[in-house]
Amino acid sequence: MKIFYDENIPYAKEFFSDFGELVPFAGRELTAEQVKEADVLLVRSITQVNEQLLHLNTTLKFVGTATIGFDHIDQAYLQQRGIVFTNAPGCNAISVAEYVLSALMVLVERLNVNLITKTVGIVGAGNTGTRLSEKLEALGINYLLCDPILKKAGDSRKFCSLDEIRKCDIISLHVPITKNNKHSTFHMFDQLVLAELSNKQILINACRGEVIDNQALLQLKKNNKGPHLVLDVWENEPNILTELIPYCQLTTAHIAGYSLEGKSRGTEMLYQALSKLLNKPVEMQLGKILPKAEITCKNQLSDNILDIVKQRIFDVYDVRRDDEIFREQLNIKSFDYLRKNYPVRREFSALELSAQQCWSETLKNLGFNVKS
Ligand SMILES: NC(=O)c1ccc[n+]([C@@H]2O[C@H](COP(=O)([O-])OP(=O)(O)OC[C@H]3O[C@@H](n4cnc5c(N)ncnc54)[C@H](O)[C@@H]3O)[C@@H](O)[C@H]2O)c1
Ligand SMILES: O=C(O)[C@H](O)[C@H](O)COP(=O)(O)O
Repeated sequence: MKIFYDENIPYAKEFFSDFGELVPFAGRELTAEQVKEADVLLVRSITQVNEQLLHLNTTLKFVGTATIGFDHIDQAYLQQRGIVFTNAPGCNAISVAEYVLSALMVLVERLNVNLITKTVGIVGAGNTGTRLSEKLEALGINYLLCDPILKKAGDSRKFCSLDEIRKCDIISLHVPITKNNKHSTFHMFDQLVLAELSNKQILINACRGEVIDNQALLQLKKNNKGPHLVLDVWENEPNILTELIPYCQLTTAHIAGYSLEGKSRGTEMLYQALSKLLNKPVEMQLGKILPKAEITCKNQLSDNILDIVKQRIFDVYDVRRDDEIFREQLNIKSFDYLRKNYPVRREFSALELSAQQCWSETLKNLGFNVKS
């Protein structure tokens, strides 16, 4: 069996060697000729999987993307060919939620904001939106959820409209990119919507770049208007609108979901799905492969709970590191290079803390590994 896998899929060898011959490829460079003998194709979000790529192949049985997003997959075509498809729902939801939290902690300091008095509007209450809401709840920060699809499906949580979200102090986007349906998200934040946001609000996009009209955003910022921006994702990646970068408070190369755990969980989920398809026992576990984290805790300088939480969050993940790399290196290295060579980042759960202090419960609820 020939298993073609994107070279950016972590632990592919560990998980898939027993299934057959492994053939790595560069995500944006895979051709129909190369993939014509594949039995299994494992991708990330930068490979377009469609008839154009697969028309020479007659052997493919399984396509897996080690990501939640599947806008790069022509599912109808795969179905028509009888090829089993799976994505990796939730694999990186914690990673994105921790990215957002780290960004909020930076902006609290920089803009002198009292988070406890603010409301966060979460658009999309799926895996990531939910993880984020849980972390905000742990901190006692007010939030609103907008997800008309889940509301209609009978989700018992309280939902609000997008109009209400637009009035929130902080808006965080966690929807898939969709076009031509009732709940399309393409340019959900277009010129008209953006123009109504104030320069006191914060807009965070860590889902798909095309949810915000980037050109409209740039025009607004050039006129000294519009919200504070945290942008992890961009229209037209990897050829992004670099003029927007100086107008962002924090800006990164689509790495919100790139914790080691987040990326590797995607691999593990594909391994589980392929094992099921081939009736093989699930013997490998990510927990046994992941290295022990090396995280140094800085001394906490205050007894204020939010200050302590902020310090522990920065100990594990300070988004300013990625923001600096992006601003300094994007002129020299490509967008894809920065993603491919992303430094190791761990999730809060990788930091073991003792449960002696009164704020331990809060840290535990945020996802830190608190031992009693
Ligand atoms: N930056 C990154 O590294 C990164 C990482 C993970 C996911 N993502 C992106 O973020 C998206 C969300 O991730 P997720 O794991 O939460 O996915 P998910 O599928 O679990 O949740 C998405 C939610 O959005 C809702 N939704 C769809 N259209 C909507 C609309 N018009 N208004 C409000 N809600 C709507 C859906 O009902 C669903 O509940 C993914 O599709 C992916 O594109 C980016
Ligand atoms: O959809 C997802 O899961 C995320 O956007 C993910 O971080 C994409 O990463 P990539 O496949 O581009 O490496």
